Amino acid sequence: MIEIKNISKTFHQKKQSFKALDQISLNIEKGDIVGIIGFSGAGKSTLIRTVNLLEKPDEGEIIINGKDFTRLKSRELAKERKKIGMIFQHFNLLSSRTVFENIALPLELDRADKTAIHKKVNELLKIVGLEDKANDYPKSLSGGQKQRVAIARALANDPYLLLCDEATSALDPATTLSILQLLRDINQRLGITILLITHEMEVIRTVCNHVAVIDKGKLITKGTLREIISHKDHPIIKQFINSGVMNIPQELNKKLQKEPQDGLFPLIEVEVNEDISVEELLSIVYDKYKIPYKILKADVEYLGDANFGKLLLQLQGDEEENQQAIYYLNQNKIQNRVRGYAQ
Ligand SMILES: Nc1ncnc2c1ncn2[C@@H]1O[C@H](COP(=O)(O)OP(=O)(O)OP(=O)(O)O)[C@@H](O)[C@H]1O
Repeated sequence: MIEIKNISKTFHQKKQSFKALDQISLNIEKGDIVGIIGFSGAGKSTLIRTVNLLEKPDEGEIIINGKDFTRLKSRELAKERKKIGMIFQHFNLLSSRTVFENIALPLELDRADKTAIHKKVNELLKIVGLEDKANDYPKSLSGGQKQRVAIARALANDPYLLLCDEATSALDPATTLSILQLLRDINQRLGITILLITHEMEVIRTVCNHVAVIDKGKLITKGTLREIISHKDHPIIKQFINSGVMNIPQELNKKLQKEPQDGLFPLIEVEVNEDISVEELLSIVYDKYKIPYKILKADVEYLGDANFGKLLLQLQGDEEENQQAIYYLNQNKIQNRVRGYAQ
């Protein structure tokens, strides 16, 4: 339905030029929720902005429903663009307008009549759960509510595609989840295809059925999360999978010693993946080496029968047993790191 074909874009600034997109091709099917990930500066925003021609590519084609957007005359492009909604990290609401008036804006620009605007805005307020905020101004809303207004406004012209540029990056985890649920609901109920940029694994895991990874303006890979994870040797994918920093619980962190000492037990962070499951790891520790342990933290994703992520364990055997178990992990190339020692 959306074919991004060999798109390239170079920015020229003074005497310097920078190739932000380099021959990117990507197909997006109707009803997909596709997440684009990559390091900062990889070209994610530029790519998403080429889809509705906010950024005109130097070469390549953007074919949507059979039309090449790069060849449309400006009037026709403006008409087509109305059917593509867009939301941003910082919401971009008009502070002088109420929630109702912000949502009504695209309809007013389209010269819809008052009754139609009322009907549509009230429907949209219901979809995003803000019926009681219609007359409030953006400054009195929370970040999540502002993003709901922005989503409602983006839906005003009944788009078939919604572009989301870091739409949840300014929100706390609970609000992020509620916005993601709203996006999924919109996707399922209204059949809107969604293309989103994110830095967060959680966003991909919660809503996306496909992921595209870009680096230095090039598409590295595209597929389901499971397929992407199988390319885990690629530095971006590796970093992304392990993006959650394993914080040691505060109480324990205060007491943590760098060097081993009598009466202290090692805290080890162990990577689990398709080669070693959580269950196998715990069986090595407990059944093979008979070491009691505590799971201090687990950050594990299950994808089918494979698991990916990290466990933070405290081995509570005697010193020699603990060392043997760690030696076994190292010998068997099970990635681990001793983070310190504590009681
Ligand atoms: N209008 C512009 N003029 C000049 N350079 C630009 C312009 N827009 C983007 N760039 C450059 O193109 C590169 C890609 O930018 P882009 O915003 O697409 O990256 P990104 O992957 O979205 O990054 P981030 O995650 O930090 O938002 C960057 O090096 C950026 O500085």
